[in-house]
Amino acid sequence: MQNSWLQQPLKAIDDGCYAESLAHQAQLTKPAGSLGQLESIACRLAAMQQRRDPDASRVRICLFAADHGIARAGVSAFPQEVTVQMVANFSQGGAAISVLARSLGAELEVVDMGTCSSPLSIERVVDRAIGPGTRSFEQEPAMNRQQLEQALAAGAERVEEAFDRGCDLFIAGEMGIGNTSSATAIAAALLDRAPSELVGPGTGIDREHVTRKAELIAAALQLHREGGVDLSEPLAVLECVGGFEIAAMTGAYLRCAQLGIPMLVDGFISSAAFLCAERLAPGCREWAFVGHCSAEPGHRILLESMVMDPLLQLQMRLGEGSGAAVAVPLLRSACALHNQMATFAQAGVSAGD
Ligand SMILES: O=C(O)c1ccc[n+]([C@@H]2O[C@H](COP(=O)([O-])O)[C@@H](O)[C@H]2O)c1
Ligand SMILES: Cc1cc2nc[nH]c2cc1C
Repeated sequence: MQNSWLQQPLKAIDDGCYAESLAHQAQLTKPAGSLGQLESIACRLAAMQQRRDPDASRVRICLFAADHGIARAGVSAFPQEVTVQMVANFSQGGAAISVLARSLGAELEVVDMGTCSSPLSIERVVDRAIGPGTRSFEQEPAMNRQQLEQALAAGAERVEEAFDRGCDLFIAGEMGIGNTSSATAIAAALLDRAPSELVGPGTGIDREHVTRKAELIAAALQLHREGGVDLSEPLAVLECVGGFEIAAMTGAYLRCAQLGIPMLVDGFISSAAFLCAERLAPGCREWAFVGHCSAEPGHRILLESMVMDPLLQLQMRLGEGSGAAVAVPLLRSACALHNQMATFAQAGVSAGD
C-alpha cells in the first residue's frame, strides 16, 4: 500500500499551546494540581485543538457493524443474527449507545461494514458493506488485501465527513458478534502474547468455552504463521484475523490523527483496532483519550502496552462506543473548569507559595 493515504504524516500536537494551558491552570483559583487529571485533559485537548478554550461540545459517534465468520465456531454467547438486529435497534434509538448519544447531544452514525444480511434495508444506516461478513480465520484469512484497504478507507472517509461538518471529539463504536475473538487474535499477534492471557467471556460464555476460544485462536495464529504470514505486521494481522468493522476503526483512528481530531477510545475491540493504528503510525496515541477500561481481561494489557490510561473503570463490557460516551461529561467538565474558572488575580484570592 505504498503512496496511499496511510502514509500521510500525523498532525503535530501544539506544544506551545500545551505549555500556555498549563500556565493558565496554575493561575486558576485552586491549589496547584487539585483538579488532578481534569487539568491535563483540558491542557491536552487545548493543545490538540490549538485553542485557549478547549471544547468537547460537538461529539461524533461512528458505530461500525460487521459479522465474523469465526462466530460460527461457537465462540459467542449470542447467535450471529444479533449483529443486524442490533443495527436496527441503534437506528430505532433503543440501544445503550442511542440513549447515551441522545443524552450527550452527540451525533450517532451507524455504518454497515458487511453483515450476513447486507445490504440492509434499515433507515439511516450508511452502507459500506464489503461482503457478507469475514471468512472464518480458523481456516483461512478473514479478508483479502483489497477488502482490507476498502475497510480502512471507509473508516477514514467517515472521519473526513465528520471533519468537514465540524467535530470536537470523535468516538468509534463497534458491533459484531464474535469480534472479541478477532480482537484477542489481533492483540495476541501484535503483542506476542498467548491468547490465553488475553481471552475473556465477551458477551458471556462460561469458563470452559473461554478455554476453547483461546485454544481455537492459538491454533489459528499458528496456522497463519506456518503459512508464512508475519504476525508482527499490523496490516497482515488485520487481513488474517481482523474484522471489517475493526479495520474501519483502525482507518478512522489513523485519519483522526492525520487530520488532528481528538478521539476518545472505547473498549477491548476498539483498543485492538487502535493498537493497529498505533503500530502503523506511532504517535496516534497522542491524539487519543481512553474512555474506560473494559471488564474484558485483555483490555488492560492492551492499554498498558501502549502506555494509555483509561479515565473510568466501571466493569462495562458492552462495546458500541458506550464506555467512551460515558466519559464525555468528564471531558466537558474539564473544559468548563479550564475556560470559566476565575484566576487568583480576577477573584482577589491570595495565591500560595
Ligand atoms: O468493548 C468491549 O470491551 C466489549 C467486551 C465484550 C463484548 N463486547 C461486545 O460484544 C460483542 C462481541 O462479543 P462476542 O462474545 O460475540 O465476541 C461485540 O458486539 C462487542 O461490541 C464489547
Ligand atoms: C444484545 C447485544 C448488544 C450488543 N452491543 C454490542 N455488542 C452487543 C452484543 C449483544 C448480544
